[in-house]
Amino acid sequence: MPTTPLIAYAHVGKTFDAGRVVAVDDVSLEVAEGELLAIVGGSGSGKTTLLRLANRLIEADSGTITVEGEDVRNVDPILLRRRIGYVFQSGGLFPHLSVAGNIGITPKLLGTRPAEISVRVDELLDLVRLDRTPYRDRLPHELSGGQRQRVGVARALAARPRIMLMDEPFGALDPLTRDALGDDFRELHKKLGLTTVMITHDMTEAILLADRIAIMCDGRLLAQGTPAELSKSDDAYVGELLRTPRRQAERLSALLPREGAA
Ligand SMILES: Nc1ncnc2c1ncn2[C@@H]1O[C@H](COP(=O)(O)OP(=O)(O)OP(=O)(O)O)[C@@H](O)[C@H]1O
Repeated sequence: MPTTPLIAYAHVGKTFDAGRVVAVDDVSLEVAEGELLAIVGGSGSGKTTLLRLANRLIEADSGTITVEGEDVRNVDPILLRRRIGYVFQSGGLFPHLSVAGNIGITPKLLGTRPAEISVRVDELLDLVRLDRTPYRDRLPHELSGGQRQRVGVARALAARPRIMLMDEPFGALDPLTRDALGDDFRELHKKLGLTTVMITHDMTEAILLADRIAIMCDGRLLAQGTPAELSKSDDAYVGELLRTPRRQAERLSALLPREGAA
């Protein structure tokens, strides 16, 4: 297991509304190179704030965040965001741009020649497993939710980032699409050697996809570890989060005979 932290939070804090809302409270967390870390926690627990502090969409009030060894305060936010892919919950696609236009927007802003952008768009469509011919020229509203998320992932990868931040990327999808996209992303993460931080509400998804899970509660990092490590935690909230996947796994294995079994 690689050990170099690619992202490191040290005693990070963030409040809103003149200090009345504590969104992130003294969080220290490291994400190793090549790791897929899931952040799990209830609504309002600080997950999105924590994620956005890493690419300076939100600025920390206290503590230090380093990305690839550099304090993010010393990096131009635009340059920082080019090094970090970001996938929004709803895809966040530009509605008036085609699939190719959306995926090629970052290379275009970087001054890449149109012919090169076109090749890169095709490469990225292949990578996220969307057929070029029917989808290249479609507008976002002509795609299914799953296809939109695939385009969102392709767009985030366009500048060849080493790091991906994903805010509930598969949250709004039906379970089968969600499962397929999750598996595909896990493969991409490995193939491209990415380091990924992914927010999810769903502990089952976190267990199935992530190497490690960080659990947020009221702005604080309550626990972190591999699914096996977390399952040994005696914290009541961690136990509660693990109860549903555990119960589902037991019920499913009792109800579904194994494939190939009589
Ligand atoms: N721009 C803002 N102004 C004021 N309060 C904010 C702002 N952004 C977030 N907050 C508050 O900070 C807290 C943490 O919000 P955050 O969006 O990080 O939580 P979350 O865990 O991602 O929630 P969800 O799962 O519902 O998206 C919440 O109480 C939220 O209302």
